[in-house]
Amino acid sequence: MSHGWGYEPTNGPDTWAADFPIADGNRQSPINIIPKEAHYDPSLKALKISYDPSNTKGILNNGHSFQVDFVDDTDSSTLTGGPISGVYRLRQFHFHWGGSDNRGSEHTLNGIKFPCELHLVHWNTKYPSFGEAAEKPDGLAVVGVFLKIGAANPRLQKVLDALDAIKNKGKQTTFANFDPRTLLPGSPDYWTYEGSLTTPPLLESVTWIVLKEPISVSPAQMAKFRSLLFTGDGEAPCYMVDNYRPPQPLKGRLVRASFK
Ligand SMILES: CCc1c(F)c(F)c(S(N)(=O)=O)c(F)c1F
Ligand SMILES: [Zn+2]
Repeated sequence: MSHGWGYEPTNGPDTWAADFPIADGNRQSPINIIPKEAHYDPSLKALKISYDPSNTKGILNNGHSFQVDFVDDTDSSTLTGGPISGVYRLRQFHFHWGGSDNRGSEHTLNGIKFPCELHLVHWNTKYPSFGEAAEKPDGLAVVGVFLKIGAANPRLQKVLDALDAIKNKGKQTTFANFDPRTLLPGSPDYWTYEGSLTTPPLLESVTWIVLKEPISVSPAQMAKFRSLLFTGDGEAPCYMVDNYRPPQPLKGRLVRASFK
């Protein structure tokens, strides 16, 4: 692929298998979650999330989304419990969103798309680095949170206020002392399944933990997401919207629920 993967008709999700054949693999993400077909597993533990805001490193427009990066050289921001064993360190969080409020999330619920989805990416400290972990079947754990249209979310606003400084691909700016826990809903209930990165290289290394309760986002806040550009400074501008992969075949996988 000459011009790199993206979300346009010429380089979007339907073209990724050419350069990343695992796109047609047996544990691809995202998926459509059908709550009635999920299996309640009483052995699933509560998620234990402990983040240190001082680990916040910065915010970057990576040309596909924007991400908030964290210092991950110690166990100060971690995910444990839930469906995972051991200690996973927070690496970054990012979002996927649509060009209008009827689409944007990667996971869907009974076929319903949300306008936006938050992903908090963690890696298994049994491996020496994020890069190594990303290549292992139990290497990553991503917590997914749906955003639904409602009242403005003041905690989200702190992140959105930084976007003016990273409008173009490759731009980054300082972003400090942010606690991603403030973006999580009140309910601890989740679905979990074995899947993959939802962007190339689509590695099948992710234990997905999708929270049942959405958080709110206002229409004005969604417009902020949509003000970013896929394109670099000096290129013909293309708004960063519809940066989501559609649901992939379940291929016999079990989706477990932490709640009845
Ligand atoms: C390679 C960095 C990276 C991503 F770019 C990404 F999109 C995701 S995702 N959407 O599956 O949460 C990751 F988990 C991840 F680690
Ligand atoms: Zn993602």
